[in-house]
Amino acid sequence: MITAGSCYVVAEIGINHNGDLGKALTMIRAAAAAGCDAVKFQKRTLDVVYSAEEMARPRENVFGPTNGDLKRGLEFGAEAYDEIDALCRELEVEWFASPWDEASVDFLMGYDTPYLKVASAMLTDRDFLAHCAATGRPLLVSTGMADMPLIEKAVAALEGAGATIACLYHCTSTYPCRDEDLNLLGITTLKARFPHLPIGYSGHETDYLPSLAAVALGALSVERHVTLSRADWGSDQKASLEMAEVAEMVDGIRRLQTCLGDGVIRFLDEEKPIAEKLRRKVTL
Ligand SMILES: C=C(OP(=O)(O)O)C(=O)O
Repeated sequence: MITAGSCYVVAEIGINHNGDLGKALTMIRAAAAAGCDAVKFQKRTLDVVYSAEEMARPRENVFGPTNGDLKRGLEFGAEAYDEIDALCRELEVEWFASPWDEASVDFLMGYDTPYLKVASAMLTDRDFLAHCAATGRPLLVSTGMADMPLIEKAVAALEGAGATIACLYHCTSTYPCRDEDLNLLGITTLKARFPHLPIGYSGHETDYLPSLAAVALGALSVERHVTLSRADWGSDQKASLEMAEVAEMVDGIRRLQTCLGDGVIRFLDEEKPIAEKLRRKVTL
């Protein structure tokens, strides 16, 4: 769960499993071993999300000659999600997904997951936002490809429809994202503008330093694309962290949170002998 105490780290497997359930299960195990709190997938109803023309477009790929072959090859159905659900329960790692259409929302509601994720791409679809809100499931909402007025409208639409926003993620939707486009101080801006909402960070850069900085700025959740190898084929692989890096990032986040403390200025018991040794006069 997303709380002030500990950063909720989400390993976004997304479509980096390349349609291979065995690979997805290996990725879940690796993400759990790395200390992630949750793994995440993406769910699409292909004939709703893509037009017939987009599906028929020639695009040579491992599954066949068209874009549709690729999209079908990457999509998991109920049998695969049943296995994902079972493994996550066994490993005690949470899982959820971003639905990209209403039917996928309904599909995901068949599983007892803690959240639905609203991807940046879905932020402008009022009916979709209302459909997510109507589920009653807490929502994690990303804000890539949006300026503040759009984010304000989306938050108002969601809250007006009764949604619980469990986290609002600062995000830049470029893959991989350049340092100069990250604008991490946007986290500070979102915290000030939406003081009632937990603010997080969904990143697409090639390393994890910006994710640590996001936590230092107060991000209560970090979502990062993960992969078994950045050299794998697929559009998101290059904007992903490999599993050893995920483990380093999680260790870094945990340590950083310990270092950040609670902000209360104290005179520690451990400092007292030092004060006795170093302070010449106590006349205040
Ligand atoms: C694309 C997604 O997320 P984001 O907008 O945070 O990158 C997603 O969750 O599917």
